Amino acid sequence: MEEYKFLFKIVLVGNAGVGKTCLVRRFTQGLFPPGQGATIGVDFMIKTVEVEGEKIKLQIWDTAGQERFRSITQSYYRSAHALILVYDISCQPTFDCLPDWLREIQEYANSKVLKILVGNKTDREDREIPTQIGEEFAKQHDMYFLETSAKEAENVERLFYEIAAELIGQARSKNGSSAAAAVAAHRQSDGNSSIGLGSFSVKAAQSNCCGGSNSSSNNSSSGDNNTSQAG
Ligand SMILES: Nc1nc2c(ncn2[C@@H]2O[C@H](COP(=O)(O)OP(=O)(O)OP(=O)(O)O)[C@@H](O)[C@H]2O)c(=O)[nH]1
Repeated sequence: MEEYKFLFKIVLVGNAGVGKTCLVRRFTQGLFPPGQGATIGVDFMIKTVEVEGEKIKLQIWDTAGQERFRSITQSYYRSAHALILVYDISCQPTFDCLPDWLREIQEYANSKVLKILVGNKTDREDREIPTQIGEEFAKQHDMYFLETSAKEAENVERLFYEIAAELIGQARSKNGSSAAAAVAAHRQSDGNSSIGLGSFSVKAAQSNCCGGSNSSSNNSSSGDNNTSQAG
């Protein structure tokens, strides 16, 4: 049986086509998958990483961006330790929808959830949202901020390792241990990680950037899984 010190649940949300699935696949499998269709319902992957000498299991939930899956995806927010809100830096409407996503998060997630704003697709040359605008939005809404490229593997490891380090810090300070751990440096090494895959849903049809209304029926499981911090 695999041993680990902490189990953290991380949920990705954001408009259809911003690259949530690609970010998760890049991190868990080290690849940029070709021809991804839209996520139906919710998908999850597990990756065990080592941070500060501790084995950490990350349970990463990739939610469908399409509106019609919203009632399913909302039910996954509640037990999240961290929520990654993703937009596409080359697609203004995905940024304009952020306030709507924040309202959802406020309504359905734990008020103490760690929130990270991610501007994905930095490899694209047709940028519409300057870095500074993303940064300011994140600051205003008490979120961490990072720009990534799932395609070029830019900042993807960093994103998840920083989240893990921050959550370890929170867990330790909650348990009365050193709060200093909260600011522990992230590690970008992927040396001892292992990958597991569990899928409650599939990718189907084609997804497009701003919104998209494609793909077929939902075959996802229902909401609330009971993850907790061990350790
Ligand atoms: N150029 C570029 N394209 C990307 C990047 N990440 C994802 N894409 C492309 O964006 C499209 C959508 O990616 P997905 O990962 O399926 O998007 P999603 O947010 O999971 O979409 P839904 O499942 O519908 O919510 C695909 O064509 C990807 O190849 C990136 O970093 N750079």
